[in-house]
Amino acid sequence: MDSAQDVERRHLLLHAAYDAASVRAMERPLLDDNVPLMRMAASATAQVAARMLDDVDVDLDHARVVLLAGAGDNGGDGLFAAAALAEEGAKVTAIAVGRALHDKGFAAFVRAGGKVLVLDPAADIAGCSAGFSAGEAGERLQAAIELAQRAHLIIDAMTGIGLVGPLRGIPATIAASLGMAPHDGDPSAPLPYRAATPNREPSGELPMVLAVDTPSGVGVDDGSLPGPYIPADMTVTFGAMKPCAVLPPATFACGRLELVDFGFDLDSRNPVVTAVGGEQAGEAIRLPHAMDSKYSRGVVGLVTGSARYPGAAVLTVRAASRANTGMVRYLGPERAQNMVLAAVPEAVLGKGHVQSWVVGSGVPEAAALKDGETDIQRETIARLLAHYELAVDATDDDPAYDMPPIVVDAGALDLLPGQVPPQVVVTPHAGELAKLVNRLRGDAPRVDDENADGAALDSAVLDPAGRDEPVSAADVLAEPLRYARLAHDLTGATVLLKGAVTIVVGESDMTLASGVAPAWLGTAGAGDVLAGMLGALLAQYDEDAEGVDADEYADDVASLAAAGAYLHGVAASIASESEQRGWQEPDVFGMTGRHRFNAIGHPIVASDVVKAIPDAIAELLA
Ligand SMILES: NC(=O)C1=CN([C@@H]2O[C@H](COP(=O)(O)OP(=O)(O)OC[C@H]3O[C@@H](n4cnc5c(N)ncnc54)[C@H](O)[C@@H]3O)[C@@H](O)[C@H]2O)[C@@H](O)CC1
Ligand SMILES: [K+]
Repeated sequence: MDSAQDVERRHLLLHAAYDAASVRAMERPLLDDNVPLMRMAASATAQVAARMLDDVDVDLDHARVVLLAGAGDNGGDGLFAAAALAEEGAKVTAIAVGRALHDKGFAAFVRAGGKVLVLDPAADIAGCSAGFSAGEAGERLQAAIELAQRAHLIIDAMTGIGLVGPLRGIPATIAASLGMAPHDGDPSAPLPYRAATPNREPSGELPMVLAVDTPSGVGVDDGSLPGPYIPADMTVTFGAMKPCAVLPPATFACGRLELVDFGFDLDSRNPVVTAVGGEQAGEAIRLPHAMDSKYSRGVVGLVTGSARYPGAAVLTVRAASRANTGMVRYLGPERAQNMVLAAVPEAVLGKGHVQSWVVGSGVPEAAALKDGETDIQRETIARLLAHYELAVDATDDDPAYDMPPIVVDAGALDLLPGQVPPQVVVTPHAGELAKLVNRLRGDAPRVDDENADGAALDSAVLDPAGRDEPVSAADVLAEPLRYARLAHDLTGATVLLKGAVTIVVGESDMTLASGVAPAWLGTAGAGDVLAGMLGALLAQYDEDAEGVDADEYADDVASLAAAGAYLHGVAASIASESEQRGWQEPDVFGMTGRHRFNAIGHPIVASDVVKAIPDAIAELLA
C-alpha cells in the first residue's frame, strides 16, 4: 500500500507545475549528491524518441533525426540523447544554434558518429570550422532548415528553463521557419490550428517534434508564447512540470507530456499552478447526511435569464438543481419564471434565504441595452451586488464579508463593484475579462473588442494618462494567467477565466487550472450551465465549519470554483462520450502507461451537459 505521503507526492507530480527557480532549487540537493540528472534526462529522451519513431514504423536504422542543440544544458540533454540514438543506428545531425555546445554531450555525440552543422559564424566549438562568411551562414541556415524538414524526427533542445524572454537570433529564425511565429503587428505567437484529438494524439505528419524539457521559445513560467516557438508532438520534461506544461496557450504547444521523475522534494516549493484532479474535485461535493433537510443541503438563489434570453434561466436553474442542492430559488421576469417552472417544477420562485447566489447569465450587459431601456434583472443584481462592495478602508468585520458566496457571470460583470470579498466568483471568458479590466482601470475599449452584437467598436481612444493600453480579448488569450491575476488584483474577487483550460485565481498565490473538458463543450449555454453548477457547489460549502479562517475560506472558494469547472468538464465528457481533453496529466516515464481510450465522441448541446451532471458527480465520488 502506498503511504499517504506517496499519494500526495504523486498528486503533486502529476498536477503541480513549478517555475524555473523552484526547479533549480529542487535539483540542487540531487546535483550535490552527484545524481547524474543529465544522463537520466538524456536516456529518457532517447527512449521516448525511439518510441515515437517506432509508432510511425520507422526503424532506428533508417531514421533521420535532427537535433536542434542550444548552448546550455538543454542542448546537453539533447546531445547525450542524440548520441544514444546514433549508437542505435539512427542518422543524426546536430544543428548547433548557439555559439557553443555542451562539452561532454558534444564529445559523446561525436564519438557515436553524429554529424554537426554549426550555424553561428562566431561559434567556438572544438573541431568545427567557424568564421565563415555571412553568405555561407545564410546557406547553412537554409540547409539546416531543409534537413530538419526532411527528418523523421526533430529533437528540440535549443532552450529549456534557461530561456530569457522571447527567442532571439538564430534560434528565433529556426523556430520561425520550423514552427510558429507572431504575425506582423501581433504581439502574440499564434497557435497551430489543429483539430482536438484524444490524448493529444500527434497528427502523424512528419517531421515529428520531440521537445526536450519545454518547447523552445514558450514562456516557461507563465505559459505565454512571447515569440517564435516550435510546437511539439511530445514534450519530455524533467523533475517536475513547468507552468508552460499546464497553462494556456503554451500547454497546447507541448503535445503529449511525459515526465521523468527525479524524486524531487515537491513539497519544498510552492507550485505556480496546480491542475485539479478528480479526487480533489470530489471533495467539493458534500455528501448528504442522515439528518439533512433541503435547507441544510444548500439553497441556491438565481437571478439569471431575462426577457431577452429566457433560456439561460432554464439552463442555470436546471444545472444548479442537478448539482447536489437542496433547493433552488429563481428570481426573474414572468416569461422566464414560467419556462423555469415548466423545466424544473421543483424550483421555488421569489426571494428567501439562500446559501449562494448566481447572477448575470443570460442578462444583457449595459452596452446591449438601447438608450433608456432598463432591465429588471440588472436592477435586482445591482441591488444585491451593492451588499458585496467593500468599504475603501474595509476592516475584517466589513458586512460584505458576511454575504453568501456569489457567482457573477456574463451580463452582471459590468455591475461588479470595485472591491469585493473573495467569495465573489467572477466567471468571464477572455473578451469579458478584457472588458472588466478595462472598465475598472477606466480604459476605453480597443478596436478589436466587440460589443454585444459582435460588431467591432470603433472608438479606440487611448488613455491620455499614459496608462497601459486597453486590454483586448486577444491579449487575454495570449496571457491568461497575467490577466486573471490582474482582474483579481483589481476586484478582490476569485477569478475563473473560462477556456479550454480554465484558470482560477484566488487570494493566495496559487493558481488552479482545469482542462478536463472536451472541445465539444464550446457551445451556446455551456457557460450558463457552469454558473449554475458553481452556485450549487458554493451553496454546499459550510464556511462556519470549525477552524475555517478567512484565508482558508478564500482558498476553499477558489478550490470549489476549480472543482466546479472540473465537474462541468467531466459532465461534458460523459455527455459527448469523448476522451479528448484540453489538458491531460503527464505520463510518468518508465511507468506502464495508462490504458488510453481514443473516443473522439460527438457534438452536444448545453442541455446534454446538464443531464450528465448526476453521473459526473457519481464518477467523482466513486
Ligand atoms: N540543472 C540541472 O541539473 C539539469 C538541467 N537539465 C536541463 O538543463 C536545462 C537548463 O539548462 P540551462 O540552465 O543551461 O539553460 P537552457 O539550456 O535552457 O538555456 C540556456 C541557453 O539558451 C540561450 N538563451 C537564453 N535565452 C535566449 C533567448 N531569448 N534567445 C535565444 N537563446 C537564448 C542561452 O544563450 C543558453 O545558450 C533544463 O531545461 C534541462 O533541459 C537536465 O539536464 C536535468 C538536470
Ligand atoms: K527545448
